[in-house]
Amino acid sequence: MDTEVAPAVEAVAADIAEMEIRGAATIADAAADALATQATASDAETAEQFRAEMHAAAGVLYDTRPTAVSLPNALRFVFQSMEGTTVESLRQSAVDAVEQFRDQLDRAQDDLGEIGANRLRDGDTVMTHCHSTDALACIEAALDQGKELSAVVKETRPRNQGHITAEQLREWDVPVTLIVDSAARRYLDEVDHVLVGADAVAADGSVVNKIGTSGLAVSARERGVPIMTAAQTIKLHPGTMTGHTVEIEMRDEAEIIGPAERDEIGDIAVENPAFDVTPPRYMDAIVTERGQFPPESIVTLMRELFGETSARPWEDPV
Ligand SMILES: O=P(O)(O)OC[C@H]1O[C@H](OP(=O)(O)O)[C@H](O)[C@@H]1O
Repeated sequence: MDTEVAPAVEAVAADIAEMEIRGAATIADAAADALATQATASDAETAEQFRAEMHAAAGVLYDTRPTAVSLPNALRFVFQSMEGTTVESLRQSAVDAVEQFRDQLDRAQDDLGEIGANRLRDGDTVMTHCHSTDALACIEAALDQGKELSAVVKETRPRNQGHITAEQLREWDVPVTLIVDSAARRYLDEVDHVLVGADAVAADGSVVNKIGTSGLAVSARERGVPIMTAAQTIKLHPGTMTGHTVEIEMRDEAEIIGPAERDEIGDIAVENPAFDVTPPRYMDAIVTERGQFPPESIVTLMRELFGETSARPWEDPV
């Protein structure tokens, strides 16, 4: 059977893999949109062929990056809503599902922002790690509430995504101090909150986020500074309810060390994990669009939202 994936879908997948498109929520949005593109572009003649093409497209998108669970959750949402026995009905239901998913994504981030903002007080200084649109939504909502904030922004090696956060905060007129990652503990005495995002949240309340988050959380706890994770419910990892673990993406060593430097140093091993796991006892709160949760109780929300699910929805029998 011809399982043609639209070139535009392949292009989105390549952009996700190369991190031209990055950030868990943005990846979910782009993946859902790519499924709509596939549905629209398909010239399948039978319902079976249409489904096969959609599944192939989902597989290409899924294989890009392993950690951000928002990606398979986005694919799952579309497949669970796709219904019909003709190509046209399947196509229409897929396109409608994508539109609904993207609307929900925007709304969830706004609602989450309002809730996270309530934890921030006028005059607070917030320390950030990496670039998270969910975390920034909390700051934006606090600013909209009329609170004045300042920020200490960790550069977040190796890709320096803290620079994106710094730029956004400057656009919002938030005074920013940029620091190297290893300076974080020194500056914790000057901050009122640590605010991070998440790529996945496990059933036990562990937070999987950009490498360096767990060390930051331990230091924050030691300094008595509250730390919260801003994570829409699409970051909740259903597979962890049935014992699966979250795969940590290992990225190219070239992000850390160039070929010339490497030659000079000689024969060494270089490892570049993109994410780490913060145990629930080091996190004060997980803020979702459904409210704020102590990490240990997030599983109740996961059961309510996911019930019985499989890890790879497009491989379900259709
Ligand atoms: O969904 P939002 O909150 O935007 O981002 C969530 C997380 O996604 C990013 O991963 P990467 O930069 O794609 O490796 C960061 O780890 C960030 O905290």
